[in-house]
Amino acid sequence: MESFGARLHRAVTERGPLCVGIDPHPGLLARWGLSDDVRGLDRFSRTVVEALGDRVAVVKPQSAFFERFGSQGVGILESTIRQLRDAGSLVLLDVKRGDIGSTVAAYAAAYLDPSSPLYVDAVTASPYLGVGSLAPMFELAAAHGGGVFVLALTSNPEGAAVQRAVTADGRTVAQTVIDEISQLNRGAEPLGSFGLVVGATIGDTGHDLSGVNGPLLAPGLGAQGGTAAGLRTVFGSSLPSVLPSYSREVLHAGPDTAALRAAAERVLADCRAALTGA
Ligand SMILES: O=C(O)c1cc(=O)[nH]c(=O)n1[C@@H]1O[C@H](COP(=O)(O)O)[C@@H](O)[C@H]1O
Repeated sequence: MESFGARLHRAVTERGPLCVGIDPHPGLLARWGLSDDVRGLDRFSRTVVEALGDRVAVVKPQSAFFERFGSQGVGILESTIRQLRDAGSLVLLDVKRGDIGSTVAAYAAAYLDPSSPLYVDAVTASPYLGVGSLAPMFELAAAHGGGVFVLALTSNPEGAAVQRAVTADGRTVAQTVIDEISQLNRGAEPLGSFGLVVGATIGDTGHDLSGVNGPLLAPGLGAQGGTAAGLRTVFGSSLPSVLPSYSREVLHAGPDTAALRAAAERVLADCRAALTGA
């Protein structure tokens, strides 16, 4: 199968550099006039798919908001993934998994094996049991054209204490993660399949992203205070690899599908301008 990096590159070329999250917060369900139960969750997700599935490059369901409703919520997550795939957007499941390697193999089977009910194009992963412990995910992703986005510099203020801690060789923890993912993407054309998560809120941290050769997911835009114009400060010369990600900023426009589309178009225009310097 074609690599995730190649598929992502094409999706972004055709649809523009934008990822929209499906984060059905209880407050958003209420704002949309929906009940805080599986019916509301199903309506919310279907509405986002109907509005954006055929036009946004990447859609990122946040697993936590589905898991909240137990097996029925996970069932809705499964059908949301299928609907998104049918609509033509790439599905990045936000699960931030990480564990010892033998358990990571099971997470990989859950999300990156094409025979799994929760099979998606890519997942988010946490490297804090060691980047090497994620190897089973990298291997299954590579075998089936999947992708993995590994947390490097997260958008929340608490992340810095861990991620910017300095290791024995003088690099920060985040830089060691960046460097290990860069190795995995070496030589990949037109883009590697292994991404990093770098929050749009963090400002200039002095980390070197120049060798990553993979996608840089930038959450934290909108609701958390990050702006498209501020992406240049965070990413510098790596801007062309950035995949900006918005959840609440776009979702607040619902439940009207035309309004959701308009909100996505607005943030996409902001991001295009920021990424190209236009
Ligand atoms: O991996 C992520 O997507 C992620 C990483 C990070 O550093 N910060 C972050 O906010 N996220 C996720 O991105 C989404 C942000 O949502 P909004 O703040 O509503 O745009 C949530 O689903 C977060 O879990």
